[in-house]
Amino acid sequence: MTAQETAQAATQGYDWTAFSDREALAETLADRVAETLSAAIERRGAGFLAVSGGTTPGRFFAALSSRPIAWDKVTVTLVDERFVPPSSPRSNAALVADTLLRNAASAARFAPLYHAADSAADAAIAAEAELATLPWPLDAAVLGMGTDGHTASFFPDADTLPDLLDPHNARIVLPVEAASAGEPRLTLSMPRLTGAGFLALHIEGAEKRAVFEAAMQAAIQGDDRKPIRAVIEASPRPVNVFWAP
Ligand SMILES: O=C(O)[C@H](O)[C@@H](O)[C@H](O)[C@H](O)COP(=O)(O)O
Repeated sequence: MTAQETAQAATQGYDWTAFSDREALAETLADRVAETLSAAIERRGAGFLAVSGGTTPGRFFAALSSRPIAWDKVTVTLVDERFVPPSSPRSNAALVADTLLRNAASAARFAPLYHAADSAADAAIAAEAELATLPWPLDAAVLGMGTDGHTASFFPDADTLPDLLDPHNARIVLPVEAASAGEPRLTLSMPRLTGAGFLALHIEGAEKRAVFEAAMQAAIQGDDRKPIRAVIEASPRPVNVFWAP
């Protein structure tokens, strides 16, 4: 068995799909998310999606924005957010407004994580008040991953990493302070993410593939695991990994 197959056999926590190019990945992931949201709307009258920021999702957002689903019954929120206002070039809310919530998807409701407050901790509490009213569980959540193995805002050097990786954390939104994060962050908690009906990890390039494989093959346990591995191991169903060169 190749190293890759052994890793999957060992964790059984993820399904790996490699695409020939990034456009093919974006179109397939957009189809899967759209189908998942439509099925949720059919089943319970609402669709609930969480997406990540960063530089990877652009093609996926563009493809998803045009999918002809009942977007007026969909709520979109963020997997994580920088503690900055929407006017900031670092804002994930601004990225989503500009690249996902247009075309057909402009009819969706957006629930932000950022709220003006004295601290990320206060903003997390304010965000929870709004998010608590949303139609949990998530029907779909799309994660990214950094080359340090972080996902969402679960940064390896976060002050509160054990809390962030806690699969039973009762919070919905958590503040994150991590030197490597650039600024304080707001993130959905582990159980809110792993509770998603369709949980995907969208990564691109050889370096991120190597980081993912190393994280999944490392013979370590506990909080020394890369955060992406902690998510895979906390998920009650296999995480759908979408990768393109
Ligand atoms: O706020 C963010 O930056 C994201 O939510 C974060 O978790 C992202 O998914 C990774 O950092 C990968 O970022 P890239 O796609 O830019 O590599």
